[in-house]
Amino acid sequence: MNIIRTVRSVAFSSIPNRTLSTTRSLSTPSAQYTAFEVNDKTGIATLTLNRPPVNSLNLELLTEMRNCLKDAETNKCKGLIITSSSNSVFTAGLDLLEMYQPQDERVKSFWTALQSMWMELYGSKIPTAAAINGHAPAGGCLIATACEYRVMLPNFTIGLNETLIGIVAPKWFVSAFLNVVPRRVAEQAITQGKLFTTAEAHNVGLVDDVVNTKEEAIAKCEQFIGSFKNVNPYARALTKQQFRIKELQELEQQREKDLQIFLGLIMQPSVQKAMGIYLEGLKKKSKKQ
Ligand SMILES: CC/C=C\C/C=C\C/C=C\C=C\CC(=O)SCCNC(=O)CCNC(=O)[C@H](O)C(C)(C)COP(=O)(O)OP(=O)(O)OC[C@H]1O[C@@H](n2cnc3c(N)ncnc32)[C@H](O)[C@@H]1OP(=O)(O)O
Repeated sequence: MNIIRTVRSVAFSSIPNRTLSTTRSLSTPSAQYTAFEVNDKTGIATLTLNRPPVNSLNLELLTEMRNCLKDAETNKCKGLIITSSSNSVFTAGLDLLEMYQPQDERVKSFWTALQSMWMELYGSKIPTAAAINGHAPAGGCLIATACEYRVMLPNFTIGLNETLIGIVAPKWFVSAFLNVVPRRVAEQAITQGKLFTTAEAHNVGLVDDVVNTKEEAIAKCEQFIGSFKNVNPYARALTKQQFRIKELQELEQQREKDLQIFLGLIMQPSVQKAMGIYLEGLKKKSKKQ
């Protein structure tokens, strides 16, 4: 891949207890919806989702996320932090426009890219952390739970709300959720399509910490990644794999079937109708604001 390396100085003087550092921006020429930077001092990469207004995950954004993750691993970064450029939305989840009245080839590529992105993030060799600085419904929650650590800002929401849109959260969405939330809580929440407030999410273990600012969230993620500094990275990666291999193998072996189930479900007229009504509701709400 053709990676452009630029060196960009970032003054951290406004952040207490932090020495001046630099970040390298590694970005592919086509990067449109993401910013990817590596802190030269810590070796930690930050992937910032930047697809206004709500970072909904379309094919291009998913592809860029995969490229960033690959860059972080190839460059032997100490870890990866995922966050958002928005002040109110981490990501609104999958771009509903990719699934509403979709084109055949595009929707297949879209779902296949989502499967790949999830497997690469969930199975990543390097430590991963989510600085959730906004709402994280559905696919947003999927990204957060694929990471090893989550910190969230107050008064936002997170969860798997698919049933409220008339769709079903696939098994692999649920499996990562089950890593952090007790089974009974998960079953009730996901069948109800419940979105947890930050405080509720913290209470059930869906997020590990709550802080007030994005800077504090990034610092917490850095702290988590830094906690592995005395751990052999190879031993760490293999140990992580032991915890995650089952879900990864399950999806890898069922990829085509999972795609066909997805297509079968979203192409049902009743599902298309429900999605259309949901989208209309979002648009009406957005116009009122
Ligand atoms: C056995 C099973 C096997 C297989 C499974 C089969 C199928 C599974 C299929 C799919 C799984 C999907 C998972 C998903 O991720 S679906 C997406 C779910 N996301 C949501 O429900 C979130 C919807 N959005 C919101 O609630 C809000 O936008 C918000 C809280 C995130 C932010 O609120 P704001 O007030 O800041 O912003 P808005 O005014 O609401 O929105 C601005 C703008 O953006 C549009 N928009 C919002 N979300 C989406 C989205 N997810 N996709 C596309 N577009 C979105 C919204 O309509 C507004 O547009 P306009 O400016 O009016 O044009």
